Amino acid sequence: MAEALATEQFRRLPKVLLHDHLDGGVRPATVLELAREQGYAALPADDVASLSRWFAASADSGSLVRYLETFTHTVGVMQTAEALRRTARECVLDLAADGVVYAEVRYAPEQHLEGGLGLDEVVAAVNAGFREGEEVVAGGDADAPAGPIRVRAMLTAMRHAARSREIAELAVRHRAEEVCGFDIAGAEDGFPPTRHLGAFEFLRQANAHFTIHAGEAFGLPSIWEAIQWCGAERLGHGIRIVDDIRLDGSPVTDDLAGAIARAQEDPGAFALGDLAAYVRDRRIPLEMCPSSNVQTGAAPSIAEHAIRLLDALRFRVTLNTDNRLMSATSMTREAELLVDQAGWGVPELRRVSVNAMKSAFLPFDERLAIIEDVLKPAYDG
Ligand SMILES: O=c1[nH]cnc2c1ncn2[C@H]1C[C@H](O)[C@@H](CO)O1
Ligand SMILES: [Zn+2]
Repeated sequence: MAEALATEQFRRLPKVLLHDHLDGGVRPATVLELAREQGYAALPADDVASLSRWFAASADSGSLVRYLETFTHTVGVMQTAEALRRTARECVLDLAADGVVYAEVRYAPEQHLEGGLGLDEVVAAVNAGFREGEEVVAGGDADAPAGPIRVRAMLTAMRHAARSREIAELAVRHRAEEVCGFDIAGAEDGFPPTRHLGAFEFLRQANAHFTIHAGEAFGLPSIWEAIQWCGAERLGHGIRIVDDIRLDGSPVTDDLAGAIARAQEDPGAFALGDLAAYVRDRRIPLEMCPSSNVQTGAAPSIAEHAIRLLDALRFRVTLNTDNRLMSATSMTREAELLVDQAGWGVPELRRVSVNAMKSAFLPFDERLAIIEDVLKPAYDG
């Protein structure tokens, strides 16, 4: 049974976030201010409350492609070094206030060149913003949220475009700084990960880390390609791995609620296909994003979200926000939703936090230190 925890207690629990988009987490007030400063006239609303509502409602379409259209307006105002630096700094402050102790925040540098910046300048501006945010939090002055927090950047290439090799090289060039890895994102159906094999081969040969958005809007073939052709270390979402799990001879997707209930008592009753077994056996981390999945139609509801089934079957599940602006969410809210609507409690929240820290693209000794010195004392103390 879930313990009754107030929002404030969830907020204080140290949380680890592996999947959060910089351009999906801009403060609505900042979008408005940047638009005014820059003369960006295309915003669909002109006050904070209406703009927040517009993002959440427009992203609620049941389609990933339509969900992605809302990013036009955040990306539209993130075309200068100052705007990138500001949004990165505010991102760190917002995550620290949310109780996040370690985060990997991704964005696509190729989408921020319209104001004349080069790719390296985009990365430098975001890195500077992350550093500033970390320093403000560490400084602990009166306005600073509780901390400390560490934030790393992940560089994303857009899967419909053709710049992935260049972005992979950019990620490697900046890995001594804040950049911890690489990803591909954007519309999944019609744009398989194997279109970007050259980038992944380059990264593997450079001993660099990468994850791939796969198994969100497309099923098992996408996950299979991401892992077995491209060599992804983690899966962005990966929720469709449930298509490869059966209960009493039937696909679990026929009755997710029934499967979730059964998994708590009888995990041995489930049969994993070869791919699902590989993902679980190899402990491949799943970067799961419940609210985002409900919005894009990848999951029917929070109560029937496959995160419950996959966690009960001991896949390496992690809990993430994806896009805090479009989903009007936070790590605290995602945790609270799972407790209120899916029967989760502190043991599950502890497990996803430790799983995430084990799966982070940070050196082993640093991961271990956060698990031992920050996570375990807070959850076990
Ligand atoms: O959930 C998602 N799936 C695929 N692509 C996404 C998702 N959320 C954000 N993106 C895209 C839109 C952003 O502009 C881009 C880089 O952050 O990544
Ligand atoms: Zn995402």
